[in-house]
Amino acid sequence: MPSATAPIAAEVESTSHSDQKPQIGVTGRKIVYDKDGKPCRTCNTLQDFQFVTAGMKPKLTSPPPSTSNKTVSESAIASPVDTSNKIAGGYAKDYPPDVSELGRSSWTLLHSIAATYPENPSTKEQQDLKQFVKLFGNFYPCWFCRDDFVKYIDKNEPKVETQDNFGKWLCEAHNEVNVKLGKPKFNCNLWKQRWKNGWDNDDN
Ligand SMILES: Cc1cc2nc3c(=O)[nH]c(=O)nc-3n(C[C@H](O)[C@H](O)[C@H](O)COP(=O)(O)OP(=O)(O)OC[C@H]3O[C@@H](n4cnc5c(N)ncnc54)[C@H](O)[C@@H]3O)c2cc1C
Repeated sequence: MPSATAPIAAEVESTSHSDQKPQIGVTGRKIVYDKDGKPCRTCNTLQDFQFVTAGMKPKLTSPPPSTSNKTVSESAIASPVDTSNKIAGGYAKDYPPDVSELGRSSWTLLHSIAATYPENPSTKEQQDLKQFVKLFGNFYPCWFCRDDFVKYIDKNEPKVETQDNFGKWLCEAHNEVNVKLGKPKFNCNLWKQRWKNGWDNDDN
């Protein structure tokens, strides 16, 4: 049984996948492929992406037999499999973002921009913000999210006359996606508590 989010991805017409490729992931969501037929990293959850790519390109879990006579230090240098979780500089081996991480980070950026946008912006600031939102939409990395967001902006011009106008417009745009994903709507009268003032502030 597909999860609540599955119908969203199921609406996507994938034009170039073959019948052999998995269509449903381990989360119950439909697997989204890029136009070139490869699984889309930023359109799927990490679990689904790993599920579908593991089937296409098995991961090596131990060094190949040809390295087995090498000393430990030789293997450490030559092995194609790096089992450590760190890279140089101590950074964790984090993965590129999946659809959820990308979404959370993007909404955080957008709502934070609303929270710091001037209460009474100049004409230039209004034009810049409108252009930013449009360009943001055009370059959003998940292509099927992008298609819907661009359509939404076309139909619902960003409201940029005041900070509160923009905060509420953005909240409604976010709610459009929430509804698409089967999530409850956020109360847009509370956008400043969530993204600007916090919940225990007299400014609310
Ligand atoms: C432009 C855009 C389009 C997207 N389209 C898709 C899509 O088509 N399919 C898909 O699967 N995912 C899409 N996403 C990702 C999706 O919206 C979520 O970010 C993702 O599912 C992770 O959800 P989450 O439950 O962590 O919370 P998120 O929806 O990321 O929200 C983060 C936090 O924002 C607050 N919040 C929630 N709703 C609102 C609101 N309306 N106004 C203000 N604050 C709010 C809540 O505190 C919530 O915890 C899109 C993201 C963006 C930025």
